[in-house]
Amino acid sequence: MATRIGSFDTTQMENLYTPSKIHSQHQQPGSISKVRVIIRVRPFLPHEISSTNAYPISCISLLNSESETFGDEVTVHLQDPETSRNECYKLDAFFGQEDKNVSEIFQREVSPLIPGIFEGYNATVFAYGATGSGKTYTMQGSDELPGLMSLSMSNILSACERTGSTVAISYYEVYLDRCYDLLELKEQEIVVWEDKDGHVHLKGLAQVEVNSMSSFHEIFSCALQRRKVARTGLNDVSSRSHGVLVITISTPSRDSVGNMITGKLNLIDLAGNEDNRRTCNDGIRLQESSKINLSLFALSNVIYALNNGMSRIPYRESKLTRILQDSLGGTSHALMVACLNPGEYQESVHTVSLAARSRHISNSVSSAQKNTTPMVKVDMEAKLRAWLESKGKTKSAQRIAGLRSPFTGRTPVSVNSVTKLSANLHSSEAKFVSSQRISNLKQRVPCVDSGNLFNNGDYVDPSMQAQDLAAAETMKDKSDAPTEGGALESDEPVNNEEMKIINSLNSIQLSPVSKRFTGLCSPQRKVLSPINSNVDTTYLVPSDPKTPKPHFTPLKVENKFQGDCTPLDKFNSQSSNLKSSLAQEYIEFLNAASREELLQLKGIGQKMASYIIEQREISPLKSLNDLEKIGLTSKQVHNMFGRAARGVFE
Ligand SMILES: Nc1ncnc2c1ncn2[C@@H]1O[C@H](COP(=O)(O)OP(=O)(O)OP(=O)(O)O)[C@@H](O)[C@H]1O
Repeated sequence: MATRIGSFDTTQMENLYTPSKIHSQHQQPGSISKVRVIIRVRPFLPHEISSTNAYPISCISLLNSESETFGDEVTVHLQDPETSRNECYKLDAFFGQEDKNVSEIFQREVSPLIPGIFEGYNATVFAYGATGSGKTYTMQGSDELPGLMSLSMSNILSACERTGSTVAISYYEVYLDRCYDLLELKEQEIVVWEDKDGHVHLKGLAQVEVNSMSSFHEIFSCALQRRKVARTGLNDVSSRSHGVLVITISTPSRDSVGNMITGKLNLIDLAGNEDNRRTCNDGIRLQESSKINLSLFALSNVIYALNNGMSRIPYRESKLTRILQDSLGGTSHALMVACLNPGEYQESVHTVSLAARSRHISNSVSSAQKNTTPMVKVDMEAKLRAWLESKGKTKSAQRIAGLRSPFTGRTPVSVNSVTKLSANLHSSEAKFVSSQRISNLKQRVPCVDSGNLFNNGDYVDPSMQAQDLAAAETMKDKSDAPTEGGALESDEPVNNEEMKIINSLNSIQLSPVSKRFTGLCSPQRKVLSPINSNVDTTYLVPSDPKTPKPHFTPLKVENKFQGDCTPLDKFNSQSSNLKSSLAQEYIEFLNAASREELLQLKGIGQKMASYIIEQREISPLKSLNDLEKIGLTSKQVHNMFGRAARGVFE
């Protein structure tokens, strides 16, 4: 791995920007694009030459070199000089060790991808190979010879001058199967998540705008210092992580609305697989190595599954495969640069055989021009206000504005900030849950007496709890401050639809944990508890006085159905309360349960369980509607919940 990127003048690149006719297959909208796989053999290094008596012989050669015309496939021949074992593989192009720099690879293979990025397509270029095979040299380059990252950046900046586009970069590494931002130091790892369209996102990853090569060098060199490298038995400066540079180009579209077209180029310097009998790694180096090897094994499993038309592609086995998801069997153009050390037969066979299999993978490339809105948190408060206002219910809308978070005195807060707080509470809860999960899983009683559902003993109607809390909140507001538009007035009856939304707002404001703080525990919780009660709730009451607690006392209000109402009214009301309470319990369960527990619930299969786990890592589910955000139709949500609810009575 080279330690610094080369300094490279943008003007040198002008004549490289040649939208190529050669790879026209790369640029067809909505078309199938095979992963293109090229071989790059590095030269022997001085110490490799000096360690043998005669000049070492490369184990790699090109068979049909004379007949090679660009665009045709090539046949690569590998021969073990010691045993004479040999193998042949067909690939897309070959760059031999006499090529001292990577500019030819850039010109012929990478630059044709770039015009597509300006049109909203994504592309990924990744260097794959064993440790010491020249991946970092190829991607990152050196002072003297810029790598594909600098060359791409330079080319893109030149093109931006013509198109009026803007460029931003992100740079991160996957170290020990965790993602870390290299542009902005953060305490936490970057969370990888997938939206309902299957697009992978990295939450909170910094993006820095770049407008010249000098600013790129400044930013990138600084970030490179943070990337984990170390000396191993096989490479003096070996990458201990997979490094990913993302160049995002935003181009004004030609439509009248002024939309932007966004395309991304991912340039990935993978860590190399390592034979630890030869690296003599131990301690942390060994740990890094085993994670690197595991992630590359996961990569080979994904490639195997794609090649064999398997229904389940194991992208989730590692962070690396999740990041590459869109490039292998997804919607991105992809170029794999398989790097080889000419003196290593066995590892070259390993690299080339995987490379050869990768080129059968088809991506269905599509432009991101269509408005791809990333999953945004729904501001329920604003939604409700808008809905009420559209119905002419201004006072109710004002009332909603008056419903404030229990965590924040009088200052109105957005639902998002409350959600954040609740997410934090959830994450501490989740940590606890996972530590308790394994031991408690074994003790769990799998079924419950449905009679418990109607146990009137110490029944506290959960929907009434919500109303209690809203009332308590209002009382507090009233006592705290004069009514100022946002305060609750009670001259307009709240209808069922409004109440449902108010309840859902309350369910957002009160996370499961915060409810536990208040000591409220419904019988429904008990009913479902054999499934999710792997946590002794007493443990969850924080002893730390600094832990935020809601500063209100739940009030008991009179049940409005206790007056003149028919038994049918009562039954209907209780049923609807029961339904909303069960839905809330169900959501809480989805947020806290382990995969095994999720699978025990009717209507949840492997795929759904994975979706739910992914989603709640980003933001805990707050209502059944949130399930629609992960790609379920409302009918599916209805059926899933319906099955679970029926399961309670079976
Ligand atoms: N074309 C080349 N010309 C001269 N030296 C090269 C060339 N390609 C690679 N090297 C040298 O080979 C050595 C190993 O290269 P590099 O660090 O890029 O390997 P790597 O595949 O990234 O290894 P790792 O996976 O361990 O990080 C470095 O010293 C590098 O400078």
